[in-house]
Amino acid sequence: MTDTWRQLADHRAATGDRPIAALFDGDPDRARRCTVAADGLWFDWSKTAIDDTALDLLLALAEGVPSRREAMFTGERINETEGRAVLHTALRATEGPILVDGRDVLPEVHATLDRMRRFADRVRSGEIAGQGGRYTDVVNIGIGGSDLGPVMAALALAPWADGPRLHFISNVDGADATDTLKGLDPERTLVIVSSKTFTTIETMTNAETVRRWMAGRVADPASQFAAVSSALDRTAAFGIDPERVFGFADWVGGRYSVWGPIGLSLMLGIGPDRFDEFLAGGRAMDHHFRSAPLEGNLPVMLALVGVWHHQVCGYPTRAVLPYANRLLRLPAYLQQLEMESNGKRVTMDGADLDRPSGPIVWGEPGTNGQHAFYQLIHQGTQVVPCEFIVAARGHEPDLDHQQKLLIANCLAQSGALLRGRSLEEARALMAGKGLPEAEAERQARHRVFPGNRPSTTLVIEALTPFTLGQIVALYEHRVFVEGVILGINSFDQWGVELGKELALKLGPLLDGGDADGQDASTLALVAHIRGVRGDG
Ligand SMILES: O=P(O)(O)OC[C@H]1O[C@H](O)[C@H](O)[C@@H](O)[C@@H]1O
Repeated sequence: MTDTWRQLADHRAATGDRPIAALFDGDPDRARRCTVAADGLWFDWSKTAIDDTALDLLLALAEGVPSRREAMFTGERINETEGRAVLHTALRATEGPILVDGRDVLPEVHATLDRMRRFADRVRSGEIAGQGGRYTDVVNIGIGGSDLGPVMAALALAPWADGPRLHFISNVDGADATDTLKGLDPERTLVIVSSKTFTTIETMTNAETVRRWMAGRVADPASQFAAVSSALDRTAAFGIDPERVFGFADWVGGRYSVWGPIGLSLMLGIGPDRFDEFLAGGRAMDHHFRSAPLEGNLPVMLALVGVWHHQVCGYPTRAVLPYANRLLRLPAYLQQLEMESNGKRVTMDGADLDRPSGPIVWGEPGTNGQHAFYQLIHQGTQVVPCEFIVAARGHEPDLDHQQKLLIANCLAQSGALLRGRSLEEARALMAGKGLPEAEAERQARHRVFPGNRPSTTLVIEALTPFTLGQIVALYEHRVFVEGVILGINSFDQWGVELGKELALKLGPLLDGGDADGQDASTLALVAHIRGVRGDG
C-alpha cells in the first residue's frame, strides 16, 4: 500500500464518525467550493465526507493521470493486454494529426463519418429506399457496446427523432427478435448488423433470423442490410455490399464506440446535424478533461469521489439516479462502461490488485426509483452513494410545472439523505397521536433516518444532443481516471470470455452430446431441462 492510500485510510478512520453535515457547519463556503463547472455542466460533490485533507490526498492519487491521459489522446498503445491504442476520442476529434504508429488516423475517421452522413441523408430523404418504398423503420442488431450506446442515446434524444423509427434486437432469446419485428413491414425496414468482431454469436444468430424473416417477403433482402464492423472480411462473407459497410479500427473499444459507425442507427434517427452536436458535446468534454487543472476537472473529480466512496470508505455499490426519464437506459449503459472497464482483479503488470476494483453500478430514473428501492438507500444498513443527474430545463415548456416537481424531488432526496431525521424529531412526530408511551417510542424508531448518506449532483442545462455527448464522455473519462489510479487496464474484457467458451460447449450437450469436463450441477440441470423439453 502506498503512503497516500494508507494516509487516506487513516484519515477515513479518524473522521468516519463525523457527520457530513458538520462539514457545512464548519465552512459556510463549502457548497460553492465543492463544485466543478465545465461548459454548462455543474457538478456538486459537497454532500460527501471529503474534506480538504481527503481532497489533497485524493488529488495526490491522481498524480499519474495527466501523463497517462496524454498517452491515451496521442494514440499510444495503452491497452497493453491487447496491444492497442485507445482512441475513441479520435471519433469526435476535429483537429489532428492523431498518430497511431506514425500514421494520422483522422482522415479515415472523417471519411467514414462523411459516408455515414451521406448514407443517412439519402435514407432519410427516401433516395435510398426499401423494396416497398421509403424506409419507415431501422432495426439495429447488436449486443453490448454494439447496442447499449445507440439504445441509450436514441431514448435520450427522442425529441430530435425525425427519421425512420429505431428498433434494437440484442438478446439471443428469440423473443427479442419476434417482439421487435412484430408489426414491421419487411419491405420498408433497413437492418443494420452491428458487431465490432462480427463473430458475436447472439448478433450473428439474430442477423440470420432477420434475414429469413425478410427473405419471405423481399426479393433481394441483402440490399436492405447494412453492417458496422471492424472485420470487413466477415461482413463480405455475410453478403453485405461493401457500399453499405461502415468500418472502424481496433482502437475503438466496443463500449466506447457509439461515437462512430456503431452510432449509425442513431444518426439515421436524429439526422447527421444532431449527431454532430452529440460529437461536439463529447469533444467539449475531451477539451475540458485535457486542459483543466485536476481539482477543477470534472471527470477527475467524479472519479475521485468514486474512489473515495468505494476504495476508501468501502461502499460496495453506487447508484446513478437520473432525474430525466429519457436517460432511462443510462444506468445500463454505464454498467457496461464502468463494470466491464474497471471490474479487474490484476494490475497492468499482472500482480493481484490489492484493493477493491470498480464498484457495482446500478440505478433507475427518479422519481420512479423513489417509489421502489429508495427505502433501502434511506434506511437500509448499507450505504449507497448516489449520483443524481438533473436538468434545469425540460424539453416540454408547457409542462414546466412537472419539470419543477422533478427538480424538487431530486433536491429533496439528496437533502434528506444528508440530513436524515433524528430520533428526537421522530418522537416529536409521534407525540400527540394519543399512543401509549412505549408504542409511540416503537413507532418513532421506525421513522428515524440516519442521514449522513453521501451523494453528488450533476446539473445540466437541458438534455440535448450536445449535453448527452458531454455526459457520456464525462463518464468515459471518469472510468479512465479510476483505472489509472487503480493501475489496471480499463480497456480489455477477458472476463467475458470464459462464459462464451462454455456456452459453445454446452450447446451440443443440450442435444445429448459429450458431457466431458462439466460439473455435476450443470449436468443435473441439463438432464432436468432435457427431461422437461422431452429431449431426454
Ligand atoms: O461488437 P461485438 O464484437 O459484437 O461485441 C459485442 C460485445 O461483446 C462482448 O462479449 C464484449 O464483452 C463487449 O465489450 C462487446 O461490446
